Amino acid sequence: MAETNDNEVVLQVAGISKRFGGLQALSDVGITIRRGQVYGLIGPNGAGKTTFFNVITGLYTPDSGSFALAGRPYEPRAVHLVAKAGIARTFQNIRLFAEMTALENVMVGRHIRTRSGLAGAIFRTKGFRDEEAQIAARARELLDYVGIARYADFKARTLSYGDQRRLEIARALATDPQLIALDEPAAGMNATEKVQLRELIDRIRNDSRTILLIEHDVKLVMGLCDRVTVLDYGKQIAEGTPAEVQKNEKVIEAYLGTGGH
Ligand SMILES: Nc1ncnc2c1ncn2[C@@H]1O[C@H](COP(=O)(O)OP(=O)(O)OP(=O)(O)O)[C@@H](O)[C@H]1O
Repeated sequence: MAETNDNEVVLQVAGISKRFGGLQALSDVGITIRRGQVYGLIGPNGAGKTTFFNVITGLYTPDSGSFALAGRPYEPRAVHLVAKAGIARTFQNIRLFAEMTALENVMVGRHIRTRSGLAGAIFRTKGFRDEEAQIAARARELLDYVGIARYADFKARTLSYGDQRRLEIARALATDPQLIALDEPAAGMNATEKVQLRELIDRIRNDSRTILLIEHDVKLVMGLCDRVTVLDYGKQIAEGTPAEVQKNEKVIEAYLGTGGH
């Protein structure tokens, strides 16, 4: 485990370009995220936010770009490799195992860090059983941490929308990631749920975690993020603190030009 240092770079990506047929979805985009930061990615519809996110998390292969996580180069060639490297993500459209309990959903996240493997699971060795008990205990702690411990034994699909998003975050935390990438975590939330989400993200940051966030709710981004990148038509038109970015002419124009969000 790398030493915790406020200035330590967790994620560094540079020169990312991605073309879909005739459309240049990303042109030479790069970001640097330091430990303990909440880093926001914003931009009007179609700006390339999801594409950028998908490239970083191994869902899309970029045409060019370099990637380093906690100082080590990583190749985002597949989602499971990115998860192993230490990036956990949530999805815009929640992707939980609907028929599994909340606890089981978090345990699945934890399994990428376990050692007994398939043989242990089939033969139910003592090592496997001990490990399962530890995983369950850790999963319960995480459910408590995100505020939904009381639903541990409920099927995921029976949880409210806001609680399902919390569950996704607990599952992401279960992998002990270097970076947690949240894809529009406030989407579909009501005002109360947004306030609670903000408190949760703040709490995660205060525990020295590092977060990358795509979010349409500009108010939430500006109130929460340490730094922000603004994309427009696949180009990075601004990077800086929320206060800097809000004053940037290109940003104002991009948002006003499309009617904003
Ligand atoms: N798989 C794909 N194939 C072809 N074009 C794509 C694909 N994914 C995205 N695009 C295009 O790339 C551009 C950027 O889309 P992207 O979804 O990354 O933007 P976004 O900023 O996330 O938008 P939104 O805010 O609407 O989610 C858009 O013009 C989109 O139509």
